[in-house]
Amino acid sequence: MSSSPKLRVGLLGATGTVGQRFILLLSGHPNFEISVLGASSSSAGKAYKDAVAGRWKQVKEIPREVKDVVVGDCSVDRFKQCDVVFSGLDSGPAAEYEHVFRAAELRVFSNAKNYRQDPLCPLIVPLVNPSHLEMVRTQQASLGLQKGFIVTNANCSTTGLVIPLAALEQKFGPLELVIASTMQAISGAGYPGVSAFDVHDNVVPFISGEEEKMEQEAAKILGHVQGGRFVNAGIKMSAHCNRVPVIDGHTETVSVRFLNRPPPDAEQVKEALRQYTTEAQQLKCHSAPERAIIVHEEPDRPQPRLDRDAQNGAGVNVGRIRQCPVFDIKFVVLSNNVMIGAATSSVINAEIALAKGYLS
Ligand SMILES: NC(=O)C1=CN([C@@H]2O[C@H](COP(=O)(O)OP(=O)(O)OC[C@H]3O[C@@H](n4cnc5c(N)ncnc54)[C@H](OP(=O)(O)O)[C@@H]3O)[C@@H](O)[C@H]2O)C=CC1
Ligand SMILES: N[C@@H](CC(=O)OP(=O)(O)O)C(=O)O
Repeated sequence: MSSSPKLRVGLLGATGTVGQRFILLLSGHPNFEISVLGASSSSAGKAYKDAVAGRWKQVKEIPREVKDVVVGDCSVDRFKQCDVVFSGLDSGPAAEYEHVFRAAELRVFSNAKNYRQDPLCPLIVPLVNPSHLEMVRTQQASLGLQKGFIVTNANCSTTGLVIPLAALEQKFGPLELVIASTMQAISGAGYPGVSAFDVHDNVVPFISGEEEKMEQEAAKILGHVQGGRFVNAGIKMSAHCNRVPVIDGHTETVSVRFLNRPPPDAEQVKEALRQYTTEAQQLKCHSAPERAIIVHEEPDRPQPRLDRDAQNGAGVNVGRIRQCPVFDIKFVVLSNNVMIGAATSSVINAEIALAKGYLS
C-alpha cells in the first residue's frame, strides 16, 4: 500500500483529545500526509505547538513536521485540495462543517455522532464491518456526488463491545441477548473533560446519551447492507454506562446469550476470539493490529493501565471468559477509547477505503 504518492490529509479538530491521536497516527504514515489543520477560532492563526501549549497530553512529543504548521479555521476553502479529511470535531461544529465538506466533494471520516444513524452513512468499526463501505456509492448516487462522502466510526464504548461480539457471531451464529456495563475513562469526555472534583474518589453512573448509543449503534454495525439500505441486527441489548477515574481505556463487563442451542463453552469462546481475523488485517492496513483480540488467561486482566497500549491501542483485550449462570458466557473487554475507540478506527477505515478503491 505504500508505493503511490501520499494522499493529502486535512484534520478537523486537530488540537483536541482525538485530534492529537490523529496527529501521532498520521505522522510517518505510508499513505497519508498531514496537509491542513483546522480547529476553533481560539486556535486559528497559531502554530500547532502554540495552539496545544499546556494541553498536549501525549507521552510522545509533537511530531517535528507538525509543530510549526499554522492551524486555521474549519472553512471548507482551506481544505479543497485534500484527498481525505479526518474529523475530530465535537458534534456541535461537526454539524456545521461535515455536510459542507461532503457537498464540496471531500471525503470525510468522522468521529462525531451526528451521521452514525444516517440511512446513507456507513457506521464502521474497521475490525467488524468494513463491508458497509459499499454504502458510500449509494450515498454518492443519492446526493449527486462524484467523490464526496461521510463515513463515521462508532462511539468508543460501542467499538470495544462489538469487536468480541462480531467474533462470537462469526463462529457461533447470532447473539440473542447482551448486557454490558461500562467503566469509561475520563478522556472519553475530551479535554479537560469531567472535573477532578467530580471524578476523583468516585464513580459517576451516568453519561448522557451513551447507553442509547451503545444499544442502537451495535445493531447497525452488526447488521448488514441489503438493496442499498442498512438492516439492523436482531440483537437485544442493554447497556449501563459509568465514568470512572481512569485516564484512558474503557472497561466493559459483558454477558451474552446465543440464539443457537446448545451454546459454546468458555474454552470454545476463547478459541474463537483468539482466531478472529479481519479484512483490515488481510488487506495489511498499516494501522491494523496484528491481533484483533488479545485473550488474557490471567484472572485479573485486562486492566486499563497495563493493557490499553498493547498494539498501540489498535486491538481489544478480552479476559475473564467464563460460563454465565443467567445467560451463556460472560467476559471483560478493555479497549483504548481514544485509539481503536476513535482516531485509529478512522484511520483504518480510510486505509481500507484506499485499498478498496474508494479514494481514487
Ligand atoms: N474522546 C473519546 O474517547 C472519543 C471521542 N469521540 C468523538 O470525537 C470528537 C472529538 O472528541 P474529543 O477530541 O474528545 O474532543 P475535544 O473537546 O478534546 O476536542 C474538540 C476539537 O474540536 C475543535 N472545536 C471545538 N469547537 C469548534 C468550532 N466551533 N469550530 C471548529 N473547531 C472546533 C477544538 O478546537 P480548539 O482546541 O481550538 O477548541 C478541538 O480541536 C467528538 O465528536 C467526540 O464525540 C468519539 C469516540 C471517542
Ligand atoms: N461519550 C464517550 C465519548 C464520545 O465522545 O462519544 P460519542 O462520540 O459517541 O459522543 C465517553 O464519554 O466516553
